[in-house]
Amino acid sequence: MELKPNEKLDIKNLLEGLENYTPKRRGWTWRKKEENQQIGPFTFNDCSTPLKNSVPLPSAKYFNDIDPQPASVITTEVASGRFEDDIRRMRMAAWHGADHIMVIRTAGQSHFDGLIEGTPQGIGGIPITRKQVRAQRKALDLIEEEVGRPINYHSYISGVAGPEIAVMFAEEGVNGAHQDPQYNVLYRNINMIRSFVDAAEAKKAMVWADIAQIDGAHNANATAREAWKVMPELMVQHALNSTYSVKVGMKKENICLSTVPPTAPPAPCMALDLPYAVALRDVFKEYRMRAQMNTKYMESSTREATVTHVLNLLISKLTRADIQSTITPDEGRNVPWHIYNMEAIDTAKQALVGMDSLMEMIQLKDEGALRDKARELKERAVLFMEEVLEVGGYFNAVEEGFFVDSGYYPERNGDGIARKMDQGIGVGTVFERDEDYMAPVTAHFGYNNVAQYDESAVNEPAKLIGGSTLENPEKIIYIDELDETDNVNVRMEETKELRETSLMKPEVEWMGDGYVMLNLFLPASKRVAEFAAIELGKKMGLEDVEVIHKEIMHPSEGTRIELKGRVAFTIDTAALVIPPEPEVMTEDEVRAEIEKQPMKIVAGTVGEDEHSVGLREIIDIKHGGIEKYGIECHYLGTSVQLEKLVDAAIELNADAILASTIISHDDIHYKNMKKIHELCIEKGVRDKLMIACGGTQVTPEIAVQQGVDAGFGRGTKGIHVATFLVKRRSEMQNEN
Ligand SMILES: Cc1ncc(COP(=O)(O)O)c(/C=N\CC[C@H](N)C(=O)O)c1O
Repeated sequence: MELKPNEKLDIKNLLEGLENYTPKRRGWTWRKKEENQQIGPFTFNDCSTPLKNSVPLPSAKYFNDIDPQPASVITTEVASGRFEDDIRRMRMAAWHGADHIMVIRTAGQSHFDGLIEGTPQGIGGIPITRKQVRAQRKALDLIEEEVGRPINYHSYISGVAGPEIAVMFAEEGVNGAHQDPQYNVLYRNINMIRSFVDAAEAKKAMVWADIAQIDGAHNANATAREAWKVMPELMVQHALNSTYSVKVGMKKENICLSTVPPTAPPAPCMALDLPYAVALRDVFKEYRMRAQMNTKYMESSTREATVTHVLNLLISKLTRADIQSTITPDEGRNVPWHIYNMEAIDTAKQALVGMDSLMEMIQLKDEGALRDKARELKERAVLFMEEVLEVGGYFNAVEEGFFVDSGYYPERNGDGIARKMDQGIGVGTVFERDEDYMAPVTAHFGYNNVAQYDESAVNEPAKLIGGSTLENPEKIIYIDELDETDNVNVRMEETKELRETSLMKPEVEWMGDGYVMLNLFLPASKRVAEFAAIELGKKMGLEDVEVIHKEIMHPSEGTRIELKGRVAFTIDTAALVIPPEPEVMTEDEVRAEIEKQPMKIVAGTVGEDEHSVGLREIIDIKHGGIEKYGIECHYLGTSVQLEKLVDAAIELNADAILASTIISHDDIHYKNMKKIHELCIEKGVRDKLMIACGGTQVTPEIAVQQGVDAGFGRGTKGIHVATFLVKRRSEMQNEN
């Protein structure tokens, strides 16, 4: 199966033969940074290899549609609960520049004490299953071919089933995983001894599969009442998991510290977060940094979240981010939607390429407030670690509630998360291995008396059984489905008509969910606006109408509302009347027509409008304008009065009038078009003159309703206008 950009990914086909799927590769892939890369008209110093297929930023069209790729790996989390629908979002994400797809479940792996099989959706999502991993990794194999860059697939190793999940991930070629025993202990109340013993086992499997690890320190940010107060503790948490991982045998370049700028405006976030970012990178020079955008101080304003995220990206740029994990700006309002995963990825790409070469021009001061603050944070962290040792080590410190205390260490408020060594899920389930303990398995941590059976197998215990599932994937017991009602086949059947016919519904996260979003302003107070908006949605025929964002413009003058609601109907795309894309002639064809029959036009930026750039680009030879085809152009400049433009066309016996207007207040651009059309009629020349009008706010269909012959909007180039002029002229000649 090979993906074609103009064809949807065939999920049904993808699900065929999963029982025989084996991963193409194992291990994590970093981007390749290319110094001095010439991309379009520019040189980039901090970018990586461009993609084969991608969706560039909207403004790329001003720069030959370039789509430079930052050097950091860019992450997006995709886990709506329906993995089959998520595969489409993963493909969109890859085109927008994500090469790290994190599948965080909405239910929480840590609550399950074993592996789940099949493809249940569960209530509120379900932990990852082997079949889902295979389907999504198989899809990503195709998607990475399509975009031309390896994609890392990632999920979480947590809960009492951690080691089993790690082995399954190793078997299935998962490329990255969160693994941090402190997460189990602090946030899932899993017994600390069990958590750390399991973590050694899980990390051993990760080492075998070269899986990159992300730790869980960010959770303290998100959990602490005042996130900036836990900065000293975060360094301690990073140190504990990183050192433990190294001792299990994990290489430091696979150990990614999960670091989140702890604050957000209106706090002075750069003053608080930048010293922390510097301190962390000073202490953990040999490790990787996985920078994640702030998720704690996110409200329902996607704009606000985006600005905070750009400030986070500035910190990544000023310090270091090997992985830049994006957080969708709608996380403050709902489970992420397709469009917001793309927004988050684009925000990271846009900010990072926009800041290319920044550090060639500026540097962080090596004395003063930044360094003093960074040093203070390091000192506090060292003191914290020393006290942990004083009380007898990590387990005792957890018992005493050292962690996630809201005090700024060494201050303590006594509200930390305390756990007891002899309590928690899985307590009492760790046993010392007997003298003759032996397990014939690969990547198994700790005591394993293989020698009692075969000295030569000590470093490969599985040799005793002819290899384990890690060496022999055919030994894996693949289970397709266990639940005959909750599985992907049932779901695909339910949405069959939307997948296999020309019927279509809007969606935000799942095929056929029917949701649309409205963005509106109501001249009323917040409370009145909220209820008025719901009424408005209902009158528009929306179902399950809900206000998802409200923002005061003024306490009484008005409120901004964002609304979501469902449409119950489908659109039949086969029944749509879609006018054909206007065809574009080749440059030679246009040039030949003009040579055969010369053409003269007058042009002007009309009314009170001074914006000349657009029209100049349509005309001037150096921008690929119509002059290059031999068309004689008389440009009258800006703020040209309409009558003057028409009179000039008459005096010069021109073939066409080109008028441009950027300003669209009160629809002045369309009013100008109508006026030009009427003036030509009044002066008796309408049937001799072609009228083409353009501007960034012009919708061609609306322009033509004003009486002119053609309208040109955003993205128009000279060849489009030249094609129109040549074709329209020959039509007019045939009409006369
Ligand atoms: C160390 C660790 N283990 C497991 C899980 C997943 O938690 P359950 O197994 O309970 O679902 C998490 C969760 N947070 C990561 C999401 C964040 N947006 C991130 O990108 O880091 C975690 O941090």
